[in-house]
Order: sequence, then C-alpha cells, then structure tokens
Amino acid sequence: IQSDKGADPLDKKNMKPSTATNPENGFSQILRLVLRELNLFYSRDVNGVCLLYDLLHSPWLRALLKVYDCLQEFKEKKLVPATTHAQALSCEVVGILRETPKSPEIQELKQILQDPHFKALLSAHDTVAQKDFEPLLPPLPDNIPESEEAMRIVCLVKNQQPLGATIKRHEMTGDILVARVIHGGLAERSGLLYAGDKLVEVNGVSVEGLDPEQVIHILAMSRGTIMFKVVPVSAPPVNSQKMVYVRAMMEYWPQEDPTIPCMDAGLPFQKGDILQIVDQNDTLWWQARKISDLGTCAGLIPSNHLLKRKQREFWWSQPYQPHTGLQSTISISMEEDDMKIDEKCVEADEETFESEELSEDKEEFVGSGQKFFIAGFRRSMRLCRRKSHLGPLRAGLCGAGGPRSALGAPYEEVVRFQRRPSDRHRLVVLVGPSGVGVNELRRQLIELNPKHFQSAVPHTTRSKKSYEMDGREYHYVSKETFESLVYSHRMLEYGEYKGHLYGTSVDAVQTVLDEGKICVMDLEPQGIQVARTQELKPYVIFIKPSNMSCMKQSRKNAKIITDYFVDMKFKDEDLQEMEDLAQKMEAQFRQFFDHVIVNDNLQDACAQLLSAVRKAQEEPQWVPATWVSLDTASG
Ligand SMILES: Nc1ncnc2c1ncn2[C@@H]1O[C@H](COP(=O)(O)OP(=O)(O)OP(=O)(O)O)[C@@H](O)[C@H]1O
Repeated sequence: IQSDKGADPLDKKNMKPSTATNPENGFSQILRLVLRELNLFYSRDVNGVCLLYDLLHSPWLRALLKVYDCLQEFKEKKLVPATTHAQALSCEVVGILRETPKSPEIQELKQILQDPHFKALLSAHDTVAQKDFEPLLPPLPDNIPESEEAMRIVCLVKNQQPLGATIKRHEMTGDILVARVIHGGLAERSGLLYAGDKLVEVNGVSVEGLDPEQVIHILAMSRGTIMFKVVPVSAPPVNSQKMVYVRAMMEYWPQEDPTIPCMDAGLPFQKGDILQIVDQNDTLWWQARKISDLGTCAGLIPSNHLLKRKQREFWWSQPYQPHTGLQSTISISMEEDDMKIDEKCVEADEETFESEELSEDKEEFVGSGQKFFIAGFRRSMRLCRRKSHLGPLRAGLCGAGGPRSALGAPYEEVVRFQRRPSDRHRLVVLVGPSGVGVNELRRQLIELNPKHFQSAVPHTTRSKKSYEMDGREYHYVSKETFESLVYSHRMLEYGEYKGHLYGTSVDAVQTVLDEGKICVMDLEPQGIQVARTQELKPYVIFIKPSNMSCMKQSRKNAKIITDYFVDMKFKDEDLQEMEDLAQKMEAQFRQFFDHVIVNDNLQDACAQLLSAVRKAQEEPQWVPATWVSLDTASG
C-alpha cells in the first residue's frame, strides 16, 4: 500500500503534506490516507483491493476508530471528576431552590434535577467517580483444609415463579444433583446453578440422605429468598447447539405422560405448533418454547428419538389393520361417513348430469368484455373427489398419507421462507369438509382476477363430450396413461367415479405456475402430504364451518351437489355431518394447515382468503427446512 508504483503524482503531492504535517492525528486520519491511496489501485482493478477498500471504507470501522481516538484523547488528559457526590449536591440544590422565589427558570431547573432519568444519570456518575464497581466480598479465610470441596452459595429470590431447575438422586452415591436447568427460568437467569451441581443445603437444611421429593417439598414451602449451598460441577455444560425450529406433527400433553421427569416443567403442544428447540443435550428430553410465547421460560418436550420410540411401541401394541396406524380411527370413521353417502346414492343417467354440468357449474363467465373459462369445477370431478377414499387406486395414496404419517417424524424442521418476487408462486390448497364452500370460495377468488388466479385442468379417462375441448374441461387420457402418471407419482390426487378415473397432476399445476399465475386447487386432506414438495411449496388453507345456528342461517339458500340431485338444499343433518367432519379433519390434519378461515359470511371469508393468499406469496412463512435447503443446493 505504501508503494508509489503507478500512483498519480498529483494525489501523492496532495497526500504528502497532510501525512507530514499531521503525523499524530489519530487512526481516523491514517485511515483516510490509506483509503485515498487505495483508491488509485481500485480504479486499476488490482486483485483484492476492492475488498480491502470496501472494508476500510465501512462506516462501522470509521465509527470504531473515532471512538478509539476519543478514548485515547481522554486517557491522555487524565480526567478527574469535579465531584464524587453529584447526587448529594443535586439534592442540596433542590432544597435551596425550594426556598428561592419562584420563577420559570427555577421551576424548570427543579424539574430537571428531580427527573428520575437525571437522578439515575447522577447515580451512575457517582458510581464511576467513586470507582465503586464491584460488590465487596469478605476476605477468604486462611487455612482452608486441602480436602474441603469448594462450595458455592446461591441466593435466589423466588417471586412466585418456578425455580426453573429439576433435581435427581445419583444412583451410586445417593447425592442430590441438579438434573437440568430450564432455559429462561430463574435458575438459568441467575447464571449460578448448573446441571450436575451437587446440592448440600437448602435454606440451611442439609439434604444429605433426603429423597428428591423431600427436597422439592422444602423448596415448595420456601417463600422469598432461597439459599442453596452447592458443590459446583467440575465442567459446567456449554450449550453450543444452534437454535432449531420445528413444527409439531403430533400433540403432547405432559399431564398425561407418566414418563416425563418433571410434569410441571413440561410444555404441552398441539399439532402444527411451531417450537423453538433451545436445548438438545439430553437425548430423551429436549427444552423448547412456542414461538407464540418466546418470552416465557422453556419447557420439557420428548425428543424426536423418544417420541419415535413411543410411536413404535404404540403401533406394535395395536391389532393389525391394513392401511391404518396410530391415527387410523379417524381415517376409518371418515371412510364410514363416505360409505353412508354411497348407500344413499341412486344410479342415474350420467348424461343428464354431464349435460347439466356446464350451466349449473357456471364454468364460463364474462369478465371485462372477454369470455373466460374456469377449469376444475366439473361435477364428476367433485363427486369423484368425495368418493375417492373408496377407489382402488386411492389405496396407494392412502398408503402415503396414512400409516406412513402415523409413524413419520414427530417433528418437522422448519425455517422462515419468503418467496422472492422472481420465484414461481406457491400453490394454494383449499381443504374443507364437503359443502363448506371450498369451491364457492375458489370460484370467487378466481373470478376476482382470472389473469392472476387459476385452477389446474384435471385429467380423466372418460371420453370427451361434443361440447368439450381437450385441455379445457379435462385432459382426456387413456387408462394406461393415467395409471402411469399415478405410478410415477405425478398425480396429486385421483380417484374413480362411475368407472372413470379422475385426478389432478403435478404437471397441470406447474403449467399454471409457469405462466406466473397463482394456482388455487382444492384437495382432500389425505392428499396434502403428496402435494407438500419443494417444487410446489403449497400453502394450505383449511375452510371451516361456523357453528350450527350460524350455518342454518347463512346456508338457507345454499345448494349441495349430490349424485342424484342437482340443487338440493342443506338439511340439518348435512350441516351436522359437515361440522363433525370438520372436527375430524382438524384433529387429524391440522399440522398441515398454514391458515384457517371460518366460512360464515361469504364476503368476509372471501376477503380473508384473498388476504391469506397475498400473505402466503409476499410475507415470510414457516416451511419445511428441506424445501429451502434443496433450493440452495440446486441453485
Ligand atoms: N358463506 C356462505 N354463505 C352462504 N352460502 C354459502 C357460503 N359458502 C358456500 N355457500 C354455498 O354452499 C353451497 C356449497 O358450497 P360449495 O359447492 O362451494 O361446497 P364445497 O365445499 O365445494 O363442497 P364439495 O366439496 O362437496 O363440492 C353452494 O351453494 C355455495 O354457494
């Protein structure tokens, strides 16, 4: 840097006098000169100079050096405080001012001197001036016997909050040890108690020979300050793990778990809760917080390993049922519900339905003087979806979403993901019990802006009608082609209706996304897991019915699609069935729902849907970590 090579003579000329005349002008001045010289190399693109220049040019470095210079200057001046008792002086002045005749200036001065911030400032000043930084410790006693263990005396003020530590008895020695210190709890915040510390006394009572329960009793009875005498652990554990966030894929209730080391320290959670794992040192019990409650102290949750073990034990203890697992009861009862619908079915002339489809389903509408066609609302596709649990091919899909999920990971690692404007949109998936209004909301959203929102065109093996167009109502394919799409995992959902196969392919969704649009589709909840891929990054919205009395009111004129009636009004039992199914869906699949909308007032629900879809595309959301790391790896 000091080399003259290639330096502009003019700059050199400018620089020299300042270096010569101000050699002791501090680091800031030196930095300025170095930067000026570097500037010359910068323009010639000398290797590495840009980096160095940018570093030295950074505002933080300049600020730091300025602070350094100031400190140096004051150090040399050897400043001494004018008074070491500014607080007392201020009190004295306030006393005098009280006896002085009132004037606005005197009032103002009195106010300033009595301001709590100013008092705190003077107190800090006096502490520094008197160099009163450390608490005064009593001198160490002489002649401590060599054999005596070093003890630590810890005083904690309980203040109606739990101590935030658990204890256990050492199996061999019988010593009472601190088993774990809960993150964010009183003990951890004190920085004085560590896992492994041996308790000797609690409030002056020796714990030797006591059971952990007896010690806990002493602690529970203590009010205010608790004093511990402990033998510190030789090497306090260091938590070097990085913070991990996970989505709970199952629920956990510590009160119902007899194996938890300390029930009160347990953290209950529901499916779908996002947890911040703060400690994984123990292979069986982790410490975590809910992200909705980060201010509180952490709680104990079973580790991934422990939950999987519990799942396996439970799974093996169940009688064998094909395609069912831990959470199978709900799947079964949902299938039973569908059975009921089937029993009610009356075979009718398919043509009647097909010909009525076009007008009844309003697939065409006129918008801004142009005719649009909205695909994906055909009656046969919708009825097929409802019956899809029973189709023979569906078994493959149930296999993916059923038992596998039951024995799947209890926690899913997640990260905050924000879609970049240049990225493809995230797929929007609507889920809800039949009749709740999934299709109505989807249709309304698309009609709001058909250039922005679109459905995917489904596939079918049935033959094309005279008024249909391939790729508009459906992609018409042979049974072989359809099945090959299924077996190559290119179908998000599929099923059979009246002897024909119907389904929506990944490619059909991608076609919409590739056009820069937002693809909005409805799915049976069993299909969500299939759609949850890095390429589609689905945002799942659960459409939920409101309570029965509201539904009776709002659905007075609503119509359901059935196998045998075109326009059938909702009966009370339909609404009850919808509510029951919604509860079952939520209980089984809520971990996959990114957002929930109660569809009471249609306009409100539509506005909520629009806002949720906007947030999904534009604001950061929790997504599986694999979606993002794969992105990075590929990109
Ligand atoms: N909030 C609402 N208020 C009043 N009527 C509604 C509301 N939401 C939907 N509807 C009406 O309820 C009926 C059923 O809605 P929709 O066809 O969207 O159900 P769905 O959830 O798609 O059911 P399926 O999956 O069985 O097709 C329609 O007549 C629709 O207009």
